[in-house]
Amino acid sequence: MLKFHRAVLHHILMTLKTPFAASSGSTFDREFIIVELQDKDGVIGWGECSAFSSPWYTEETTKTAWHMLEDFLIPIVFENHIEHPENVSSLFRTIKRNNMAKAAIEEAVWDVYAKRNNSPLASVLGGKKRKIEVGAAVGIQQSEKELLHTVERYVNEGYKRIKVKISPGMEDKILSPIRSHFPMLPLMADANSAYTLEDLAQLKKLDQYDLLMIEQPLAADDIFGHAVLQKELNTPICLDESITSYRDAKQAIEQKSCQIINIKVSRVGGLTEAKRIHDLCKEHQLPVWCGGMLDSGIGRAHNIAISTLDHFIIPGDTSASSRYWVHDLITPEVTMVDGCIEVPEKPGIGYEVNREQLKRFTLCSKVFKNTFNVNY
Ligand SMILES: O=C(O)CCC(=O)c1ccccc1C(=O)O
Ligand SMILES: [Mg+2]
Repeated sequence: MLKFHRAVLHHILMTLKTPFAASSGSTFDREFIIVELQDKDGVIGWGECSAFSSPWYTEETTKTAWHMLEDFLIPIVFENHIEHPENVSSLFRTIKRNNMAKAAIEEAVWDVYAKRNNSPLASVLGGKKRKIEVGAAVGIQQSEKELLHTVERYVNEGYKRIKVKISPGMEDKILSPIRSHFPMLPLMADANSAYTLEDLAQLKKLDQYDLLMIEQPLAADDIFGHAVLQKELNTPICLDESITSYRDAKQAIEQKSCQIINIKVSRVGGLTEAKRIHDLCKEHQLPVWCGGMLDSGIGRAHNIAISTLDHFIIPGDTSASSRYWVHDLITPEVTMVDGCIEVPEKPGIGYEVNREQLKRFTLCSKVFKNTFNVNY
């Protein structure tokens, strides 16, 4: 039985090494929330809320997530005795959506649970891999020279596949030089919902680039449109923004809207739902990979843990800490060798949170004490 005495929300601002641009938004100053949760015996778990400063990727923002955590989710976690972290999402049933806020605190519960069992988070989730294969994501660059230089650097560092952001009208400018310089490179493109079915001719032209997949070409709520599009394309469609739950995944599979799913713990509301989607895709032999959210080391640690499940068969976006940050929030930082990240063996997320770094990047934090049942 898990009983929580104290929670702290840390409002963090970290600056990326270089700005990251997608079709619908650009990030340089990365604002997010870290959730610290402490149980009655002093065991501390960590979670990360991936919502951005503005709602360009999903409808959530740092502010909406803070409101959800402070006014709804922390009280629910305090009020209830939690048997197992798998039960947290059902406690949140009365709160609609707000998946990134939910995921942040659910991750922290899983971390506490794993630490109490003296086991790595990967093991308690059922993951067996000792290392995970990873790729790197490249944002929209200022020039062709910068684009090729960036791709080359990641290829030389050993990343197993490269994903590039594309936007309407820029496809050939981005993909053509990469393909001619790296004919054999495992390459994919992410559109972040920038197209509609009216762009069909343009989208069909992407088939020439021999991409592993095209990620989220159409609107997030257009699972039907993706089914129409997939019939027209040879390139497999991978859904990201469209999949916010097990049910979305089931619909997308049944409607043949995609051939691959990008699972993000934050987008689907936590590790439990991520695992359910993984299991469903495994059953349907639909490959999955773990997406990223320009995460700090805490989010990254959760991504590594979930990626150890056996059906994460495509390298994900969980790159090394140094891909994004001069200094990460965790010790040791996440490193990549030969395109792989070793899964930590320590209990819980397997990395220490560096309190000094955390403090350095904290804009403000708020402590919540459990007053629901002070006697336990
Ligand atoms: O490297 C990463 O962390 C992920 C890069 C990425 O593509 C991304 C980053 C921020 C928000 C959404 C996305 C996405 O996968 O669509
Ligand atoms: Mg994406």
